[in-house]
Amino acid sequence: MAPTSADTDAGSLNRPLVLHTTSQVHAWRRQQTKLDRTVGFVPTMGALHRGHLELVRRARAQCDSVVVSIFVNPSQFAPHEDLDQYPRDLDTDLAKLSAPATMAETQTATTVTTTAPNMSSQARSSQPPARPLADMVFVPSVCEMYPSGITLNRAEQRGTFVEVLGKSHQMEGITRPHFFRGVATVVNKFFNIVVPDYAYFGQKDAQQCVVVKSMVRDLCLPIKVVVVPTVRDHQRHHDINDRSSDGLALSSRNKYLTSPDQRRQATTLYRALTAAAALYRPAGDNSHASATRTTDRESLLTAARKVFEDEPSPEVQLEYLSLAHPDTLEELDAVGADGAILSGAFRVGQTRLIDNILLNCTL
Ligand SMILES: Nc1ncnc2c1ncn2[C@@H]1O[C@H](COP(=O)(O)OP(=O)(O)OP(=O)(O)O)[C@@H](O)[C@H]1O
Ligand SMILES: CC(C)(CO)[C@@H](O)C(=O)[O-]
Ligand code: BAL
Repeated sequence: MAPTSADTDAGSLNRPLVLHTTSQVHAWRRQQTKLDRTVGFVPTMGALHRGHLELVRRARAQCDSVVVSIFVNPSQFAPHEDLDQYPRDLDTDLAKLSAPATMAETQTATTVTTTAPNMSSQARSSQPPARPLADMVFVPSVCEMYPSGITLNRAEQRGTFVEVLGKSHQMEGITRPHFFRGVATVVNKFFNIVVPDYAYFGQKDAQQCVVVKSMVRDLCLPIKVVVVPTVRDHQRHHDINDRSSDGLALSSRNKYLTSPDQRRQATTLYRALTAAAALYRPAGDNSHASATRTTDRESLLTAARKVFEDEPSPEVQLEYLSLAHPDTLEELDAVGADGAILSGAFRVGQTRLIDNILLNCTL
């Protein structure tokens, strides 16, 4: 569907509309329904990086209208965690979301792409300007999202919360027992406010994807959850032309890494997971069921742990390694027919980072 005057009424063609209240978003959403537009939604906590933008691009390519939320959600932080320090930079985030979507990213521009090379300059100048990556950015206040108020002390919390039992207590839930209740609650609120057709989440937060998918199924929400592969950082070394990746998953918390040493140590978990995954997927072996494949938990996790043991540093602390079923999240003795999530968390100095590799499964 080509952009219409309704877009211009709502804001500007090359800048996203920024809304702050639930009632504004509901009104915007009614307009999308009238225009028969599909809505794609990307929830974020801001400090946007290429990982976030990849989710937005996927939404742009798949949906008529794209919404991004920017909200640092208090209820997913414990009192001792980094809510106050969490990076916040709304102006830069809005600039990134104002970047023009390429033709390929704008599903509505397919016909323009195919005819563009032969167009006269007059015809080209009459083309509508490129649309921004996001059409609407929702930036609510804490009061808007938590009308009953919110304190980080769980015993004192009041109001309505959503819990996905059975999938929130293991893996990340061991260190962050409050976390998935906060995530499920705020994501459910966002789903009620934005009413998206599609919602986009990053594989980096694998357990979060499983929890959100379970919530959508259990609460009968008519939303398709799309999981986007993890985007990794470019290698940091002397050749600035080398854009290859050293594996570090992009994460807003990478901003906390304070020295080149810490940045290098931050790749340890990915290298550990890769070492284990290499035993499961022997090099050059493309067969589905390989006799040389290592599937047992002990061997896989020992290989991963060895990478940490070979590079001891007081700065680096492994928190956990997990080999879990991709749906139940139960710890596995071996990778079975359903595959597994191989994941972990560790600290580099004060910075806590997570990562995962999927073994023969999708989320
Ligand atoms: N490297 C990445 N690749 C793909 N998706 C990502 C990546 N990093 C984050 N996301 C996804 O972006 C969405 C918003 O995440 P969030 O705003 O918490 O960013 P983050 O970088 O994960 O931050 P944090 O450092 O707090 O974990 C989530 O669905 C998350 O999984
Ligand atoms: C999904 C989310 C935006 C909820 O606050 C957050 O957990 C995140 O950014 O991954
Ligand atoms: N991406 C997950 C958000 C958090 O750790 O709080």
